[in-house]
Amino acid sequence: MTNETNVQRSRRSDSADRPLQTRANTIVKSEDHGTPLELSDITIRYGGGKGGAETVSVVEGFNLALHAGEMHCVAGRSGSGKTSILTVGAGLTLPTSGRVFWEGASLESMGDDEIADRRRALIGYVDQGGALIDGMSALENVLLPAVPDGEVDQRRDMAKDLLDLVGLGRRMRHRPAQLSGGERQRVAIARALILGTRVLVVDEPTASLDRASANRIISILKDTTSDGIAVLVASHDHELVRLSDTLTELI
Ligand SMILES: Nc1ncnc2c1ncn2[C@@H]1O[C@H](COP(=O)(O)OP(=O)(O)OP(=O)(O)O)[C@@H](O)[C@H]1O
Repeated sequence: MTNETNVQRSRRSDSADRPLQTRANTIVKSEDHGTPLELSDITIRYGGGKGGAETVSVVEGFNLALHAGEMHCVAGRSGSGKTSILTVGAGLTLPTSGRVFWEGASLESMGDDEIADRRRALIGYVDQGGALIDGMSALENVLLPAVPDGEVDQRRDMAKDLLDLVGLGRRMRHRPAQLSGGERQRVAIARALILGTRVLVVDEPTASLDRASANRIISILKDTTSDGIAVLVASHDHELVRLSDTLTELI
């Protein structure tokens, strides 16, 4: 990890003639667990289908090699494509072109089931707002991803540890409505880590939080990287931008 912030400026562009300046990022196509997530020459466009919607070019030629123990921030104004990049990296949507690698393996070569299985093992995703299930306690929300594999009991101690880690050890029985916005966001982060995540993808985790709550979230994300987890975060929070190890500014 380095204190230096590397800046890659990726351009939102409708033309292919604008050069990209990228930090030195070699696309490793072998098994490389030190680089759990790589995005290579990603283009994302929307529309242009049968509905007649005009094509919108959101991201052109985006590259990223996300290393274990590193926090990379994708910054940029609203609508610049931050969420689009996160969902592509998490394998939730497909790019228009380009390749996504998880631990060196290209998603192109995988079927939907394999992508879903690998995502569960590799990636924890916290969407904008970190939505929780209202009728469940904080602890039950954190354990939710363990339900499909019948691992709730095995993961219960880990869920409690994670809630401790995010400072909510005394709020485990609280329902989302009884928690503040920052606390709900912390529960969502704990939930994203419950399956032993190696890549944490977080969309605008500090939006609409006061400075103190936002700083607490940032420090949790930094602590996560010190456990060797790679964090990919979308944000225009200047503190998060400042404290990220590497940065992409979408313009
Ligand atoms: N499924 C979709 N179909 C059509 N257009 C889309 C779709 N998803 C996103 N867009 C458009 O792509 C652009 C980028 O959206 P995206 O959500 O990635 O931006 P963002 O930087 O995360 O924005 P914000 O900070 O407001 O969340 C926007 O103009 C949006 O309207």
